[in-house]
Amino acid sequence: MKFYIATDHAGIELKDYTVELLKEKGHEVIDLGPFNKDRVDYPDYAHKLCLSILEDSDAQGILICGSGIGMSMAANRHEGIRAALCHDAYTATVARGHNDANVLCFGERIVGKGVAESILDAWIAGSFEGGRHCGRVEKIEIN
Ligand SMILES: O=C(CO)[C@H](O)[C@H](O)[C@H](O)COP(=O)(O)O
Repeated sequence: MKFYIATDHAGIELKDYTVELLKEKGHEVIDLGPFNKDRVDYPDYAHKLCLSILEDSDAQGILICGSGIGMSMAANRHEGIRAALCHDAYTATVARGHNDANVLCFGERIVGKGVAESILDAWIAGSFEGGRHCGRVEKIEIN
């Protein structure tokens, strides 16, 4: 799979870990930064990543911040982006299977490396189930 990934200062260690983990698992990863721990504003990176996903719709996005909340709020302002804040493998599985999520959000101050890996594995293994979920996902967009 192809992933774009970005963070703010609060998620940079888990971002760097995630980049290496995904590459080890054979995935393509485009790291949109930041590349040091200077304090930055999460919406700037959320918007940057979402524009990349909307232009490269076969790719998936990963956004990390302290809690994952700010990133998911900012990402979900984009029409066509379905960002899911995930805390475990179950939320990642339903985000993909039921919600056809295209951006995964999680928080470095919430999940450790082991849980992050289980979230990523569930996300990668998951796929949209369609069926009864199709109309619901279409109704998410209000424009
Ligand atoms: O948006 C957030 C909270 O919902 C993110 O977790 C940010 O990373 C967090 O607010 C950053 O906090 P800091 O005290 O400025 O490091």
